[in-house]
Amino acid sequence: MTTLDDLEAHAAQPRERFGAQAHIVCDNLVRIHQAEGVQVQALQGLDLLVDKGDLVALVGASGSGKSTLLTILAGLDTPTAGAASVAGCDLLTMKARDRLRYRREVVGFVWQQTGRNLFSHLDALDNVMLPMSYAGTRGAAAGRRAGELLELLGVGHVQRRRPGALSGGEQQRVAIAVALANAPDVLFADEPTGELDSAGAQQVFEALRTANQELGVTVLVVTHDATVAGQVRRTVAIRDGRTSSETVRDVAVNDDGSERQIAEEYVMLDRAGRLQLPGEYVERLALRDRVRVALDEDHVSVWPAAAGPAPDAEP
Ligand SMILES: Nc1ncnc2c1ncn2[C@@H]1O[C@H](COP(=O)(O)OP(=O)(O)OP(=O)(O)O)[C@@H](O)[C@H]1O
Repeated sequence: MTTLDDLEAHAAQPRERFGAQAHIVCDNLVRIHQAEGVQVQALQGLDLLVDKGDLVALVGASGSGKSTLLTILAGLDTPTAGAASVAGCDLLTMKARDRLRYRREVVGFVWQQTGRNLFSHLDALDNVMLPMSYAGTRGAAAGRRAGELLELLGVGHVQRRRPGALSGGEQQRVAIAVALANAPDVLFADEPTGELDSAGAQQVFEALRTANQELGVTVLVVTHDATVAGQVRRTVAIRDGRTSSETVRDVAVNDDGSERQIAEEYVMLDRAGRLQLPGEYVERLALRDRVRVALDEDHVSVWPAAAGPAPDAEP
């Protein structure tokens, strides 16, 4: 007979569909907001897997659900349904105490508004040391680590300046150091370059890349900035509360040994076989209502209803 212990042991096992490598897992995530008696489905069955050590950009129109997703992943909100885990922490079953530890030590967060990331009365070094003190690291060890982090992110020279005496880009790089203070597994950044000019944005993006490459932190960055999205290997697009498509960039080697950048487009296929075509494909071919599809040996073709090759004769 199945005992309660058996069930608990079963529930404690990592779910296979989450994938052994996946560091961020969203499985059919739903979030319904209630506002003045009206229900808004901000997330409508969102699936997302991010591998450990990856740097992924999340893009999508305003209102597509990006902030809702990040708020859930940051442990500040809970989904209405579905499953979500980050670095092995189950965000649905997490108790209040674990949630606090999760926010302090497992994840780091950088917000768009530079003023929300830093305390204005503390200098850069003290801002970075503050979260360390909550986690029990104080004194010389904390000062050394804070200094090293600022140095690594290219803002070592502003250690003793308060946020008011820093440029927007410097503030965001200090904010990244604050987010990395307790060596988190995952760094989330919500439009970190949104308020910056292009030079500042580039420096902040470089700092995110450094955190990813030098410290091995998994990074998920929400951005409207096409330059940022174009520089990461994987860009995931959200549409209407679901992940709709992905672009994976890689380097291919030509016959003459030279290298070229390649970008491959992917769309998400749900459990029922539904897929959402990228918006620009739909527009370009004026696809509407009903489209023609045909199964070839190794791919599926899609045409506007009135186009495509002559139909095969029925046998
Ligand atoms: N607290 C809330 N109460 C009611 N509706 C909400 C709430 N938060 C978000 N929404 C709604 O949920 C949907 C998704 O919002 P969300 O902020 O996640 O989108 P977003 O992609 O981050 O947009 P933006 O790029 O403008 O920040 C929107 O329709 C929004 O109006």
